[in-house]
Amino acid sequence: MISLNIEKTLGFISKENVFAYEAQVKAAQEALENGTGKGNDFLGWLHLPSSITKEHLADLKATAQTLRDNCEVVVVAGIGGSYLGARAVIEALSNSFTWLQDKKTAPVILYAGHNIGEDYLYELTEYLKDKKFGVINISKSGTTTETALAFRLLKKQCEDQRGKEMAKKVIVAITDAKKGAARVTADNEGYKSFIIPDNVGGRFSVLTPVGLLPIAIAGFDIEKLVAGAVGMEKTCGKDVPFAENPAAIYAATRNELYKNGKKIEILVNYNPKLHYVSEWWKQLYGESEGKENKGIFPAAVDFSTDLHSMGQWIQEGERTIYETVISVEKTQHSLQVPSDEANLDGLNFLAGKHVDEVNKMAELGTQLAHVDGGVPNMRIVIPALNEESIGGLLYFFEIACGISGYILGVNPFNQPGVEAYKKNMFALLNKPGYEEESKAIQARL
Ligand SMILES: O=P(O)(O)OC[C@H]1O[C@](O)(CO)[C@@H](O)[C@@H]1O
Repeated sequence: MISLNIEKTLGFISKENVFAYEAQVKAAQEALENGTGKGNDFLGWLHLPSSITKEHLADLKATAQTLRDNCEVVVVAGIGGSYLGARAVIEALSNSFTWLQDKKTAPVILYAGHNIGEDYLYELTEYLKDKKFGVINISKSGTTTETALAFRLLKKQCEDQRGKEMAKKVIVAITDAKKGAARVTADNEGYKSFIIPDNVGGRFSVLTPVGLLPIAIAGFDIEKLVAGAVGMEKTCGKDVPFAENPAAIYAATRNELYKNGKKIEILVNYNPKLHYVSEWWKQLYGESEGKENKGIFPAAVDFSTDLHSMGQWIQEGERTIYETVISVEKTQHSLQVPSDEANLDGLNFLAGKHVDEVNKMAELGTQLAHVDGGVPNMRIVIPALNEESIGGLLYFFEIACGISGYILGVNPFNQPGVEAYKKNMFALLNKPGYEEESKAIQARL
């Protein structure tokens, strides 16, 4: 269960005005349920958690086991929604130093295909030279340049190092059922493959094999993750009254803040393991709402780290921001501050306290300071960093995003703006079929 508290936004906007969104939220929920809104061919995520079968999870777990048995390292090749969900969950649940531990209980998960860094790819392929590695090639379209380029390198290296037969066993494709180069390659090579449903967009795909397979390979319980999302599907259901539905309140509050000049939402965490949850959230809200010259700009910070960099701006910069804090109620481990006889650092007043007590006071103190500085604050509390909480949190953000996008009046399920850079890049690289664009772009240089 998660809880949402908007009390600390109420000096800036009124509860009355937030609750005035009730009818718009209802209309958005109905449009989602009945498939009558914009982008209605991409609503497969809406009841995805409750439609996942035991057989599907068993199939995923069996494939995960094959890779766990045969690989020291698994490279997840994907970009945007085709890698951020898996990375968000894996990093939230993993030991922070797992790759440095000698005794590993699961393959190390590495990522590629999310940049075009020559040095990154060189260093990755160098590292993999003496490793038994596998690859998950994830691309809904099956044609994304970043991913295809990385996969071309990794496929060759895997076959060269491990032989064609073993490569076939440890390369998995997650892509469209019929279209795209990733599908053709998987079928031709005989790779195990999973389908990304047509009606689930990349940024909403974490609970499809896109997220579930890498998460299972990393050793986490995908049944519990899905159960957490199923719970949230109920908590945020269309028939839950507005005042009790956290997704409805979150969507309404952020739209009201936006209307009042708060153009930037900063997602805040106090746990470095949540960094990639924020990255996933940024894509979810950025691609969904940033269009038609409108939309809240989704930003993120990791506190208290970034209090020592961005903290100044947040406290005293332009007052166009609000914060949404993700607070984790309970830590997984316990560590107390030791007492020190000399007390040269003056920290004996903390002796015996848990580190998290200090963190929680940093959180509370920051919230009060930022509210005093003119920054409205929302607070989302999750019980712990475990599969159930994270599964619930991800679904909460998805459903709230669908509602929020409809309130804003945009199609939250397309991303036409992403094509502009691709067109120019292809023209500059003289991709066949782009002759006219190549000529036109060269004339501009
Ligand atoms: O899974 P694909 O088709 O490779 O796309 C990856 C990402 O690229 C985008 O399509 C943007 O180009 C995102 O929406 C998506 O998550």
